[in-house]
Amino acid sequence: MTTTAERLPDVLPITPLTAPPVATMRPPGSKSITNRALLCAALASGTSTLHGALFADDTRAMMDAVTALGATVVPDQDSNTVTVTGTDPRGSTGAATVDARQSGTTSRFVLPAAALRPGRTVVDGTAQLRARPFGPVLQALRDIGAAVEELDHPGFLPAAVRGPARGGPVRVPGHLSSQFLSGLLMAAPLMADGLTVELTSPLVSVPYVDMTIAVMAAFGVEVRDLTVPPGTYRPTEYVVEPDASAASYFLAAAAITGGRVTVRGLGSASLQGDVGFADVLERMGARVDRGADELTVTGGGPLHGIDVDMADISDTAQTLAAVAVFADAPTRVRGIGFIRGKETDRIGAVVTELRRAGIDAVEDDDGFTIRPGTPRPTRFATYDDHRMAMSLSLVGLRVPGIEIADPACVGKTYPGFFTDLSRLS
Ligand SMILES: O=C(O)C1=C[C@@H](OP(=O)(O)O)[C@@H](O)[C@H](O)C1
Ligand SMILES: C=C(OP(=O)(O)O)C(=O)O
Repeated sequence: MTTTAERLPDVLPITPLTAPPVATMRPPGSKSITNRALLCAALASGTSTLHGALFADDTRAMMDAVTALGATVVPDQDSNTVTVTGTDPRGSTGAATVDARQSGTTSRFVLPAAALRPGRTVVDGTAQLRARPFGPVLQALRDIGAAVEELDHPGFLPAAVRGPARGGPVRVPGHLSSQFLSGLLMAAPLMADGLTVELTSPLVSVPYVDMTIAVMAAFGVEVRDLTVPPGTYRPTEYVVEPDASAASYFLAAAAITGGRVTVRGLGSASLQGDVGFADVLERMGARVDRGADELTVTGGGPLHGIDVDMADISDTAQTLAAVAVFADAPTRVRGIGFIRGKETDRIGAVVTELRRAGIDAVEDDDGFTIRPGTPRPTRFATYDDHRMAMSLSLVGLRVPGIEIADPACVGKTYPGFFTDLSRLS
């Protein structure tokens, strides 16, 4: 039986490991791939099946969103399978409402797809999502012919869009989030003029755009030089990889406890940039073995502090912050100023919490520096950010007296996280 996040207490004590773990695990399906495949399937004419899909709050949000746009979604959580029968949004004239909940991917991906519809679509989410930036995608949709209403504050949700967005050339900044670009690309084949995107600032989270292009290709649409000609998505049987960001916690656990963890299903051909977190651990001194379909991290020797740019793999920056506590020299993370606009200000939050535990942690504009130390017993606040909860729980594998407040926030992407973590002992 899977323990769901809903059954977690308000505060969860973490039990330190009594021996280095030796474990093999397979994390749940990739959130990012699941949400791309759901959208491409929803825009295809015919029925697609997604195998190994993630069932979590963010992917439920996307399933509900594409349903609101006219697709038929049949989820089967027991088999991690979702069947999606797509529909052509260009014929859809009724009013629709999308609640993207806390999900950046759902909201940023669905807005351009909704702008294909002649009907009006209102997109909204939680207060947390309303605080995140949307200006670039709203402006881009306006520029390619959609009517856009910002219903509260300019540049933020809630927003209403009405199409059809005709496409053509469009300029989008890349420095805040790659999700604006990914969302525009996925809707692009259904635009009358196709789409050519010009980035007006350096792109962060680059591997996620490669992932978008790969998932679109699996559904029969080619992207070249950020140009997408008019075309159609083909329904597909799609196998979703396990989530590499979720894997980072278990690989990190091996590194900081001197154990060995093998993650199955993440091989050298992974579409996810976050498999690169293993390279970061390797630079720190952990041993990494890479197979065609698995990744193993072995700890044991000293972990060294490093200076690393994480702009491509920023969802693992908090994981690294927890690892850095146990290194033999300071760790500096750069290139991630944009993560102040995620579920919370992740730079400020992780620094505040490590300082609460007595660790010398300092933030700067584009990252943070963590000096190794001995954390004291601490109840960590988690800021309704799943990655704060998952990352800080790693400290508790080594240190007694660590508690995680509001552990259920992991339900955003990994409802069974604490059950899987407990399997390390
Ligand atoms: O496209 C995606 O699936 C994602 C892109 C990244 O966001 P940004 O592009 O906003 O950095 C990442 O943090 C997020 O968890 C998932
Ligand atoms: C930033 C994240 O998610 P999103 O932007 O999809 O809400 C995340 O999962 O860490």
